[in-house]
Amino acid sequence: MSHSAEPKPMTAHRSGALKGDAAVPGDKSISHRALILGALAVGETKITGLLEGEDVIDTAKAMRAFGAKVERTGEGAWTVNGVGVGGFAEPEGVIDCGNSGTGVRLIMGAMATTPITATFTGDASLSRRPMGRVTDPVALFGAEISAREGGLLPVTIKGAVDPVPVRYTTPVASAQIKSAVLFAGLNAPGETVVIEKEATRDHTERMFAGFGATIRTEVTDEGHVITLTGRPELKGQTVAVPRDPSSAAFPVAAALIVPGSEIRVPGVSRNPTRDGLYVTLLEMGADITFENTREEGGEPVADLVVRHSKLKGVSVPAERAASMIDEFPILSVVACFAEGATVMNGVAELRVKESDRIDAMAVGLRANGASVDETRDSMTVHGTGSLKGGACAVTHLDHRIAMSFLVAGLASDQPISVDDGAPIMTSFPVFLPLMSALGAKIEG
Ligand SMILES: O=C(O)C1=C[C@@H](OP(=O)(O)O)[C@@H](O)[C@H](O)C1
Ligand SMILES: C=C(OP(=O)(O)O)C(=O)O
Repeated sequence: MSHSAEPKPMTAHRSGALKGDAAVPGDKSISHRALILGALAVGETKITGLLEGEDVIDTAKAMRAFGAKVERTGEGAWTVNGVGVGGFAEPEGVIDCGNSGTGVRLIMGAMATTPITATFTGDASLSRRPMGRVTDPVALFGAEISAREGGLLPVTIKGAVDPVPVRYTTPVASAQIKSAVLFAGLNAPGETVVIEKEATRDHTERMFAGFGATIRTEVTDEGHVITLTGRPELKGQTVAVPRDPSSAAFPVAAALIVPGSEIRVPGVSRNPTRDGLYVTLLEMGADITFENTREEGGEPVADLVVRHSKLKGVSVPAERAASMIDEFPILSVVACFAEGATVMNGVAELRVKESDRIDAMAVGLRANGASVDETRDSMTVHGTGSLKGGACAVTHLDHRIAMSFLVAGLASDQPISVDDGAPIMTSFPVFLPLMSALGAKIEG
């Protein structure tokens, strides 16, 4: 949806101590999966805490186009009446997934083993991102694919008439690839196996089990081996979506770098496959306490209390990258306010997100006075404990780049602007009011 929005310049100014509660919205990964699984289940799925960002709304629309009944009943409260595994109807129009890699890749998987044809498109950012990583494995099930040169959107998938199960090793650490294969495997008879060398976020596995599928993960010499039994009858469920740790990262980072701050971030998912930023911040010396740790909606959650901290640079190991893949832009901002070098290893995947995030952060941080080195798969920020600011960062239709530079501007000497904050609506629609309520000076 953000592809049609007008650019929205925004500016962040040095702010006084941030105080209060930051109740961030529901987890984006879990919200997409709840809608798609609800659409593939028999009966009613009731979702609370759904992220009402543009990415997830586009997935809700897509599920309607495939025949599910999807209704909003209140703030974050949605019901889905599904069509059952294999029951997707052929959509009449093109499926526009807007800015969302997760949406388009998971839905392509979910329809690829049903004998219908669908065409997928997206905004200028999504249209530059690689889709072959998902269309290659779904073709193994028997689907026929056509794509623009280079495996780019628009992609048309003619779903397999007689799908066969697949055994697939993911070539890069990606929960979207793993999940696309597992969604396709739902309507293939027999066992579909996905092998990943490094673990990635496991929301798909948890939620498949919660909806009644038989799925197991074993750790072997090959890595994480996930085995799904095809053609389950999925039953509608009640899903309480926990708050998104990737969104929480922005107020958390702001509190760490703005002197005198102390904030509380309630009910954030602490799923270990999503926890890498928090592990890293603690190593840097961050004053974060995790209170009231409990289980909600099948996910571990905690209330975070975060205070302004004196930080030091650290080296983030490549093995941790998948568990914080969306948090490197904001970590690179925090790293400017730490003393010494922060080295981020094994982060080549950042180059194929909504933007080339290594390049976008390096260029914008340098313009604002930071010293940043990059290689193909690493980024190093030489922190000095402060940032000059004063420049405008180009966000390239990337919500996380926009929010990262606005947080940087709250603690830099001079204000920091972004050319376009409109993409923030894809994942964190209440970013501006939430940050303002804490005392952040952001205009736009
Ligand atoms: O599965 C998911 O919900 C996601 C997986 C990650 O992408 P990759 O699978 O491309 O690493 C992440 O960047 C994205 O924001 C959400
Ligand atoms: C990479 C992201 O999302 P997606 O791949 O779903 O567009 C993100 O939210 O940072």
